[in-house]
Amino acid sequence: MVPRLCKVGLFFKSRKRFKIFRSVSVINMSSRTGPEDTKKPFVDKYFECAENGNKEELSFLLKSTVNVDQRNEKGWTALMFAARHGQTGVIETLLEKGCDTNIVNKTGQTAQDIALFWDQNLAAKLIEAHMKEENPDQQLRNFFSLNHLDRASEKRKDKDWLQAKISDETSQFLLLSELKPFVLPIKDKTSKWRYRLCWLDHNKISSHLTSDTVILFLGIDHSSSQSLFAIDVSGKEESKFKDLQPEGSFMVPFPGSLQMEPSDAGIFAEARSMMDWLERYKFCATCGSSTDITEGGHKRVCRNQECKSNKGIHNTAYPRTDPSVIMLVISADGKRCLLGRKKQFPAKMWSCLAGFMEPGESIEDTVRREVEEESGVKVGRVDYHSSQPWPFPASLMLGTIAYAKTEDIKVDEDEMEDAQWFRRPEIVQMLTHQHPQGLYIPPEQAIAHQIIKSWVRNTASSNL
Ligand SMILES: NC(=O)C1=CN([C@@H]2O[C@H](COP(=O)(O)OP(=O)(O)OC[C@H]3O[C@@H](n4cnc5c(N)ncnc54)[C@H](O)[C@@H]3O)[C@@H](O)[C@H]2O)C=CC1
Ligand SMILES: [Mg+2]
Ligand SMILES: [Mg+2]
Ligand SMILES: [Mg+2]
Ligand SMILES: [Zn+2]
Repeated sequence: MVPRLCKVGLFFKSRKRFKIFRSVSVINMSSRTGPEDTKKPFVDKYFECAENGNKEELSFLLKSTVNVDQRNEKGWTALMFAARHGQTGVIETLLEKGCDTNIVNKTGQTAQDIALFWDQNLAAKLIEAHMKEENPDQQLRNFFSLNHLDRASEKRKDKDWLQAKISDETSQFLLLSELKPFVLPIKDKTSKWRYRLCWLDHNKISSHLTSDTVILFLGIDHSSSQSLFAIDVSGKEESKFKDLQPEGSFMVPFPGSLQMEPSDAGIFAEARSMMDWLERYKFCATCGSSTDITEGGHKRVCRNQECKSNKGIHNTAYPRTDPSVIMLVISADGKRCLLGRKKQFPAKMWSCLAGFMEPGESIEDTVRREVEEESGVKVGRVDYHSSQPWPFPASLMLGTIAYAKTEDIKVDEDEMEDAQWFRRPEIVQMLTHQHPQGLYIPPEQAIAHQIIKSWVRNTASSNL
């Protein structure tokens, strides 16, 4: 969507920003000495290079001091400055360096919005082409859903194939101990992610395999043609696995997995939810007998031949996913949105309302029921936004935007600490960590963040 902002207004804002920014940086250099302040002249220079098209100096700054997605106090990134001024060479460099094209500034615009608004069509096309290359379907893919593996479900029933792949020297294994994945630190300081999954080949793990080790087939990585498995090593001394990979460690999944390289986080989501199901659903839900794991870990079969679960299709034999809705409720005047605080939330964090679906309920009705239960607000229309697997233990978040018909709030005190309407400018402060009281919303890895950001972005032109 192209924001319909007043161009002159934005232009003056932008010029003013530069004047203020530069004069502040001079004061900073002489009067303060914190690490951020010593970096500031370089950051200023970085933005200046983006604006002026100075690719060489910008590349040098990126190598030595500056983070590619560095923002200024108005939330602008170098990509935004380059987009504003149509600096296509700089845009190419920044895209090559892996800059994030989805960042919004404090008025809710992405770099592409800015390029379109200023008629920098070549710049807009470049950014769009890059976004299409990264995401050909042009669909928001939330964190934990970027699992690139082919799950190859047709192979799961082929016991010989699975057995051959388990002992194949090219196959790779992920260890999970008490649902904690074995990970390696990411050493590249310019990466915004801290961990990646540690894959081990059959030779390394074979001595840890016993007849009752749970082995889960995750899928095939088509780029390497490798088959990937997860194995449960719970109950074994975790420090022993250091011998296999001295830099490896078992990571506490929450919040650690939010810092995992996104594609690995998607594989982890599959592995964790599945392993949790395999561990917790050992007995048949229909007759209570023991079950056997089949189909590479994707099914449990009751040992009791007479059991109803062995006749026809029974969902008790398959892994669970609990659909939940999560919604940003917009006020009838379109100017505010409703956020809540669950009792367990960290101080000052506010988020979308959310709740589990009940059997026989539509997504829309679940949204209406949960919003009314938790806040007393009545909702009319509900639009789908995007979804997110949430592997704690196995939720599927169905993200929506919901339109309120009433305003009065009555908080469900059993579940919620508070629920309040927030105006857009305050939401922008919370989104960009600039709120005067330090209020904030969940990080970008949570679908709640993405839904809130969409609303801020889609209302960038409406002067709310
Ligand atoms: N990814 C994200 O941005 C966010 C994800 N969430 C997740 O959404 C899910 C649902 O949100 P809540 O507000 O907790 O739901 P909720 O509003 O339905 O309340 C939770 C209560 O519902 C009951 N319940 C009903 N079905 C359940 C099931 N299948 N599993 C567990 N409890 C069930 C339990 O009594 C539980 O205490 C949770 O898994 C939560 O972790 C919540 C907020 C943000
Ligand atoms: Mg809830
Ligand atoms: Mg609820
Ligand atoms: Mg509920
Ligand atoms: Zn049974």
